Amino acid sequence: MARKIGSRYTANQILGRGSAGTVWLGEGPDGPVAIKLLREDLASDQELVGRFVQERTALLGLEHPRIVTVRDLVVDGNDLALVMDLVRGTDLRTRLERERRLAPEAAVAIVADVADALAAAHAAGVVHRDVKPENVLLDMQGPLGPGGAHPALLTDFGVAKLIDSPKRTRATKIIGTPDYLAPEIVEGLPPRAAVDIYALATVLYELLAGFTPFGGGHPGAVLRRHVTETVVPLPGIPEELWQLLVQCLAKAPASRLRASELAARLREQLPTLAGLPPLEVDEPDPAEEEAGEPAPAAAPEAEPVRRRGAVSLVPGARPDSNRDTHTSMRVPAPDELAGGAHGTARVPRAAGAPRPGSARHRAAVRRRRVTLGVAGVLVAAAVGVGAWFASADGDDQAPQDTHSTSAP
Ligand SMILES: Nc1ncnc2c1ncn2[C@@H]1O[C@H](COP(=O)(O)OP(=O)(O)OP(=O)(O)O)[C@@H](O)[C@H]1O
Repeated sequence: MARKIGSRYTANQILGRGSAGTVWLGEGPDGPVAIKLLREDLASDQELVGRFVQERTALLGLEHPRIVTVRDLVVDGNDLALVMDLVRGTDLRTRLERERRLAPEAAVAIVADVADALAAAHAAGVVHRDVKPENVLLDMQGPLGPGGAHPALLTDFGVAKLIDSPKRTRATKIIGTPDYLAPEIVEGLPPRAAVDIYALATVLYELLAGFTPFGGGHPGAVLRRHVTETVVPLPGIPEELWQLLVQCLAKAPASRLRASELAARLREQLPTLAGLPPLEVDEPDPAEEEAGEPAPAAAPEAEPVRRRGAVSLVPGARPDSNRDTHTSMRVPAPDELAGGAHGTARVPRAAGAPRPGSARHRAAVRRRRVTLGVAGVLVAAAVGVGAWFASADGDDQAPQDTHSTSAP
């Protein structure tokens, strides 16, 4: 059902819903537009409305071919809306869900586009703070680029900042999507441009692997992994691309590349990635993630464990959103973070390799024991030494140990 938004726009049809509101296909004086109508509780928050008006210039001023331009801000009665360019296509989350993993060339081409968008925003002093596949739109009407990728545009600029008002989040709470949060945010530092680079590198990893490097399990555990664990290599990833990912997922913000450098380095690699199929990586077993998870410090007892979610890390920290892609939580204390160095990150396995703990894995371990045992008996018989027992035991533990990724 059509409805008027302010005096100039009509919202005709819902395109999708997010945590901050609903996006409509609409019509304005200059043609079709996308209208993001903020949730009622946000629209009735006077402080937020004030910030909305205050940020008007910054939001409207961001123009770049890889940024979804905000054309207008409407404050009208109970309505608070952002009027944006309409992108005819889909969002990257939808594409990823459809394909599970993208070929490296397409993944890198898309991420290079987003890096261009970030370079322009950072040059204008704007940090996005919520880079994730949901906020990357693929323009299906644009020309096909490397790997058959449509042009990618970054959207939702400034929205995280608008909603993250002091009243809503207080100084000690975190707003964002846990899988993509840079370690310095978890540690309570103010978000600077490097947080977007970390989030974008997480997106690149996810496009290649089909899952994020530190996600899985309770949001509190996810936050802890960002701070304490190092990323585990993806089987079969070209070395140069891996090095780039590692650099942009560095714990220290200063070690990460700047957006313009990242875009250039990604594009340099495109020719060598041409024609490569998606990596053969198996999704880690969710049961395994939950099983290996240390109980999050001070987690509320009745809180359900969800893969991504608006779950508070501590009692009393209520989520600001009713959709499950954001988390509002208290900044964990240093001792809570220190408890996380248990190596609980999801470990990529080459496709077909058995999951640790699975029947296939246990059978493989038994086979190896038998083989080692037989070999050991032969060695012991030959040289009269029984030390092989120790090495056989050590080998048994190798699958877990080689993957535990604790870091200071
Ligand atoms: N400018 C646009 N043109 C076309 N479709 C859009 C546009 N902006 C958003 N959409 C669509 O509307 C849907 C909802 O977008 P929205 O930004 O509200 O949510 P989100 O990014 O998925 O979640 P969140 O608000 O939690 O970050 C998306 O699935 C997207 O495909």
